[in-house]
Amino acid sequence: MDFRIEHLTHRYSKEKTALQDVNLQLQPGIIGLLGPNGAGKSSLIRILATLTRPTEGKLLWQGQDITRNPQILRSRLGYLPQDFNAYPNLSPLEFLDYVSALKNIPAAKARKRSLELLEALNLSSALHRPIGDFSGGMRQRVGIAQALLGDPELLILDEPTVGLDPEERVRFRQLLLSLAKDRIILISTHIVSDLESAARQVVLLSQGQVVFQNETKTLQDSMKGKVWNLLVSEQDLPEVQSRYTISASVQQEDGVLVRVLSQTAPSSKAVAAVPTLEDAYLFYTRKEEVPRAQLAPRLG
Ligand SMILES: Nc1ncnc2c1ncn2[C@@H]1O[C@H](COP(=O)(O)OP(=O)(O)OP(=O)(O)O)[C@@H](O)[C@H]1O
Repeated sequence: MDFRIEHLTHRYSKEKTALQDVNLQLQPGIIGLLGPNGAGKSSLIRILATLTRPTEGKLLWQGQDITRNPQILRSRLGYLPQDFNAYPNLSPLEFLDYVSALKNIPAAKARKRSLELLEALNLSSALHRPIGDFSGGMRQRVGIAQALLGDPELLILDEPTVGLDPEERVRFRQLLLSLAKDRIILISTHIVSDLESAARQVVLLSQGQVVFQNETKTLQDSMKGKVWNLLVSEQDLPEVQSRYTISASVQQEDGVLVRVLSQTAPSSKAVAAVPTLEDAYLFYTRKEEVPRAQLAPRLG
């Protein structure tokens, strides 16, 4: 199973280029798609889900160009859009029956799979209730279930954990991990920690371009020596915040312990920390840092 994206460019108008020469090679496993607002994630996802035709470039599914013939991929695709909305009058079981029919899944097989999926997504107690009465998290879980119908080889999920509580997130992650062995699962998310233990690979988009595509561990390792813990006084905090990208801060009795992302130690008092995926994400999409020479002497 192999999905290659070659020289993909997408323009909404002459002035608005959403994606610029994107090249990716996607293989089975969970791949996280990260990027700040407006980076081009949804545009990319809609193109990969064959809903939008790119301005330029090739999408090669098992070597075949799906920009010319999207049907090749559609029958193998499961897709959860960012704004998923099911018919409110239908129960989850009725809705999954309907999606199964659209996907040409034989009725007997479809019902069995729908029940399995609704069970895995903790919706067994609400099989016959109208989706219109569901909480946001429950609706999102119906969306995840419909994407998984038909055993897709390519699963594309746009912000799947929005609205899920922490317990539901853990369940969802386990479900994805159990499915990831023999399919490509592309997840776009703002919640970086959702990917930390699950995603094998990370694609980082910024301003329509791929800033990074590699193993999650490689991305994290690339941050070694760039994450620092520094205790600062309340008085110095605004200056540190204005000069550096801060990935976390904790109030302490003797000041504020900040987690600074910087190529070099922000101060002789800074202590190197173990990088997380969130640190890497913030570092590669950060604003430029102010040269150290310009720092106030008391921080040095
Ligand atoms: N239909 C459209 N017409 C014109 N410009 C668009 C359209 N859709 C998106 N854009 C622009 O293209 C760029 C990429 O948008 P896109 O929605 O793909 O980003 P994103 O990374 O998904 O952002 P978010 O996380 O906010 O959803 C943005 O500058 C956006 O304003």
